[in-house]
Amino acid sequence: MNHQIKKDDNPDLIEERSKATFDTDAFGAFIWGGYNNLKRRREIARYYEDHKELHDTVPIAFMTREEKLENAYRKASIFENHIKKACDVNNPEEVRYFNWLVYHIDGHPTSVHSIMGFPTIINQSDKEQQERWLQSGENREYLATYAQTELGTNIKKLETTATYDQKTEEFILNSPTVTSLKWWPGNMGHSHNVAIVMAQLWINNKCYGPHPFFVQIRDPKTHKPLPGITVGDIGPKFGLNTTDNGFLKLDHVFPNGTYVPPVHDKIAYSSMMLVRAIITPLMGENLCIGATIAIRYSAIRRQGEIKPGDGEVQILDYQTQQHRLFPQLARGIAFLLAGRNTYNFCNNVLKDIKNGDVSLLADLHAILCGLKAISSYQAELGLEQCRMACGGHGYSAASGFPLLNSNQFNGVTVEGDNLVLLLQVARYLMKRAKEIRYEIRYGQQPSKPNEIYDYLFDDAPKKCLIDQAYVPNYKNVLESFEYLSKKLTLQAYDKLEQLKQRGRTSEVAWNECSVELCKAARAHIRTFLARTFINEVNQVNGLPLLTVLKDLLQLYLFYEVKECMAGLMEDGYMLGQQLHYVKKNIYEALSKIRPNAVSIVDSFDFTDRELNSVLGRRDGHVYENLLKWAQASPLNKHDVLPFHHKYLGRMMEEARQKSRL
Ligand SMILES: CC(C)(COP(=O)(O)OP(=O)(O)OC[C@H]1O[C@@H](n2cnc3c(N)ncnc32)[C@H](O)[C@@H]1OP(=O)(O)O)[C@@H](O)C(=O)NCCC(=O)NCCSC(=O)CCCCCCCCCCCCCCC(=O)O
Ligand SMILES: Cc1cc2nc3c(=O)[nH]c(=O)nc-3n(C[C@H](O)[C@H](O)[C@H](O)COP(=O)(O)OP(=O)(O)OC[C@H]3O[C@@H](n4cnc5c(N)ncnc54)[C@H](O)[C@@H]3O)c2cc1C
Repeated sequence: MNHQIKKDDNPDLIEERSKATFDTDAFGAFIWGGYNNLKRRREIARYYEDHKELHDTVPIAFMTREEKLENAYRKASIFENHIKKACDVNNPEEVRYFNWLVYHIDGHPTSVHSIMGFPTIINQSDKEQQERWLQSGENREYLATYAQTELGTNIKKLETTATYDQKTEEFILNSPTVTSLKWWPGNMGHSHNVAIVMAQLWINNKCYGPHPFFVQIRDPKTHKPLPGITVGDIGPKFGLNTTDNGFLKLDHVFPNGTYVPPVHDKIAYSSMMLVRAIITPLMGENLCIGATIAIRYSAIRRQGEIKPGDGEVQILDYQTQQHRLFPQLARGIAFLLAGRNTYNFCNNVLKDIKNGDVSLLADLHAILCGLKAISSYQAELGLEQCRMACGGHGYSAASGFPLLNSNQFNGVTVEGDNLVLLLQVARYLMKRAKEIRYEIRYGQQPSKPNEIYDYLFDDAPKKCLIDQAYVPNYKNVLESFEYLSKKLTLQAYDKLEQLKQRGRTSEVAWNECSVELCKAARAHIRTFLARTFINEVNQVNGLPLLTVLKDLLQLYLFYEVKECMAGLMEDGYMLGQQLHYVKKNIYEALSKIRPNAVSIVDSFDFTDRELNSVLGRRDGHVYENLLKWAQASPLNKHDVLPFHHKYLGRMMEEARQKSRL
């Protein structure tokens, strides 16, 4: 049953919705982690709808950058009062959802304080520092950005220095070169007044590596930059233009604070883990939003005929359209599920770390790097497919895609460039490979079993078992992914060792293997995503929901096999006939999903505010609202543009006069 049917909706959507073979609320509960969460999302969305002061005055596509910032500042100033009424402020998912509704996708002036600056203070300060900065940070008496990236350098080589002056017992923060300027930190340009500055710590002429420092950059009252601070906005960007990403130069600044050594030398990097954990489900959500817009639009858009004379069909009936859109739906769900799991894992490990237990830090780091890299990359490609699937209207800002996709672009870069992060996964895999080779040679067990990489130690079947069974066997597909991941991991490891034996340094050998190392990393993350999806579906009760989830899982798994078929076939593991079964499974899944497609996207329960798209409107009344949207354009405030006669009008008039001569 589809709970979204309303009698005044577009008839094509009513027809689609009436075909649902499952309960959309049961699906929604599966996606959002239970019925209660679904109910809370609806209550929070209702709260947002009822409070017009939280809405945008005009669509942000029509605003200048200054207007966007002022609009977001205005909302930020009333946000705290509202969030306490709308949400359980101790529930991060409720808080995130309310943020999303109020500010939507283009960033806002308190975001980096919420997701990076303040969490760094929570997780990386001692008791005394917490007493001083925790409550005030929570109350937003100050706003802290996270200033790590520099104009010209990577983390290990950061050039900003924090030198301990033994005489005054103070740290001196300095940007010694132009390349050491902090560049990019979110909200640093104008909104925030504190920066968590990552700087190389120097004590007695010895460097202790990058450490975070709490630096007041603007006067708490006047908001003017403090002495020694040069700060500003870096200018317009592809997306996130409601965020003032900034630059910062420190000229011998003496910040407040003391130095407390961490329990592990990579603890200073833990803030990045938290954001990587947020990014993966966010990528899933973005992709599901794109798929919702494109699938609803494809259900109301009619173009061309399949059977001549039968009339124009919904474009969703074309197999090519399904093949373009449904895999995005399946991937979006896979990212949401894996993201939810690893977010919980991340919070547990961060708690352990606070208690001095860092045993799971490396496992967590590797999986978060890999998921962030794969989910953001595939979501970016997938959203572009969704945009293209909407034809010309997909190119209009009214579709929502220009804002959605341009903001999506940051996903592959923020919190670490994707290739750099895949190489971190590979670094972790190479340690496992060493254990495997070591174990085989010396008959020892790997030090610590772990469900994320245990399969590497199993002897995966040498034979690919993908067949043409009527009910696809997901375990056989998973085993194929495991086989490929193990093969690529060991191949990369063996090549690295051979190069080193031939005299290459570790670093040069690493660079010469880096394309293959990234392939191994991708295969490992593919395996993780597939296993999580299968595990989650296996826990579902209730045949109607299970059936539609299995259709999506079938598509997800076989589409991924097709994506990595070269690796599976190059050594004869998978045969040509099996590839034929894979394709058959994909096409079969597309036609099983087709009648439920609109109901599946309805199940996400996205509000029109979240979709921000005339094409994806829940009621399907697209064409009349496209006209309304266009008429709201500031260009249409005047029948004749105020500068028309000064230029074009004059040009035409002069041309007319000339031709009359
Ligand atoms: C890790 C690096 C790639 C390399 O670091 P090194 O140079 O030290 O490398 P080595 O390879 O020598 O050593 C690695 C070593 O360290 C371990 N390690 C590394 N990182 C970690 C870690 N995080 N945790 C634990 N361990 C770690 C690793 O395992 C190795 O161990 P071994 O030696 O034992 O093998 C490093 O260079 C790196 O991390 N680079 C990436 C840089 C980066 O990520 N920068 C981030 C800057 S901040 C930023 O980008 C902020 C963006 C914010 C944008 C927000 C927009 C999107 C988010 C949306 C959220 C919406 C929610 C809104 C809600 C709201 O508004 O409220
Ligand atoms: C919207 C946005 C918001 C941001 N917010 C913040 C913030 O709040 N705080 C902050 O500190 N930073 C922030 N950043 C910076 C961001 O974290 C960095 O841009 C990101 O980590 C990539 O680093 P880089 O720009 O120095 O790229 P580079 O390191 O210069 O990478 C450029 C290219 O070189 C390749 N490359 C680099 N190193 C290697 C390597 N070791 N091996 C192989 N290939 C390599 C990469 O693949 C990449 O394609 C933000 C960036 C953006 C775009």
